[in-house]
Amino acid sequence: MGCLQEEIPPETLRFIAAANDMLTLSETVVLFPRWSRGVLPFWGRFVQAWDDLYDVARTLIDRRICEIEAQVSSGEPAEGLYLTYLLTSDQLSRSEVYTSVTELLLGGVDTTSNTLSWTLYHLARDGGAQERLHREVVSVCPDLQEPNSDDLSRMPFLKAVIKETLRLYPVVPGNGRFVSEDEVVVGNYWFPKKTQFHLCHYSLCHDEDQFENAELFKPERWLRGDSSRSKPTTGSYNHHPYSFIPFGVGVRGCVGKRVAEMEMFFALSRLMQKFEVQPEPGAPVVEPKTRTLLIPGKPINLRFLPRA
Ligand code: HEM
Repeated sequence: MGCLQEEIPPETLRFIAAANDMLTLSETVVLFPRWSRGVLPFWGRFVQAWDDLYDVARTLIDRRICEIEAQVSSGEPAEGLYLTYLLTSDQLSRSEVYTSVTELLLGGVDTTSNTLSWTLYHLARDGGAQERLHREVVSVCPDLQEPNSDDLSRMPFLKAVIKETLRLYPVVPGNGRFVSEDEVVVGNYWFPKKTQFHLCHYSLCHDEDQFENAELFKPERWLRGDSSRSKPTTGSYNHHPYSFIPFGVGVRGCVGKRVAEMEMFFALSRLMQKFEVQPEPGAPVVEPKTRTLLIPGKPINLRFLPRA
């Protein structure tokens, strides 16, 4: 979408602004009943934000449709990736493709970017962890060699750093499930049919019973057999499997999980190859806040010093 160009395209900026408006207003609109839609002004802005998101996605897709049509009319097969597949397989209607791509773009904007911001925030303040990560990356990919997925699978500390960031700041801080058909017993509690459950990732991930020194950034807690783990038999590696599910689980789990992981592993390893990251002088402590997603409460400002 051109975010890495010198000048970010206006449509992309419109998408980012609309995502911000929509996520900010979501917290308010869920509190108000349907009848208030014609009366309260923020509903208009909320709907406008969704319209903008949809519109930008539709413009991108329509552009791709023109390219595909040009390919086909010149006798070439329509070649491309996921979007081309969606458009040419006839399994979804055009409006379903628009909606699906709007959701995917939305899912991809704030999730990985906020997680990477927090990762860099901590690495900039923890020289030991940054040095360890840098050593791992350059030992697997020397001479600025671009990492591929095989290389990434040989970087356990890189994965541990991202996991630890998602534990401290699960960007999707909660997950809902509406259990409509069955009564459920959880622990010793009985819940009737039609109960709305809410799982708070944030509280689970910060639970001292599950993660020792839960408030500390300790990527090594995710490494099996690491000597720096303080409690080898009961450390956080042995936490309850459902106390850390930042991408959710099951059929409605995050569809972007693998894409997100690869994108973050790749971006972080490239950054580590090229830069040392430091906090800006006098940088404040940054606490998280919720804006539907969990995001930094203040801007995270960093210095990127080129590595020799
Ligand atoms: C750090 C990155 C990300 C995290 C932590 C994350 C987390 C989540 C979580 C917790 C859910 C709800 C899962 C559930 O209810 O069990 C979800 C759903 C979803 N995510 Fe992600 N996500 C991330 C990145 C992405 C990316 C990059 C995309 C798109 C490429 C994406 C697309 C989606 C979509 C479309 C859903 C809805 C799935 C459905 O309802 O069936 N996510 N994500």
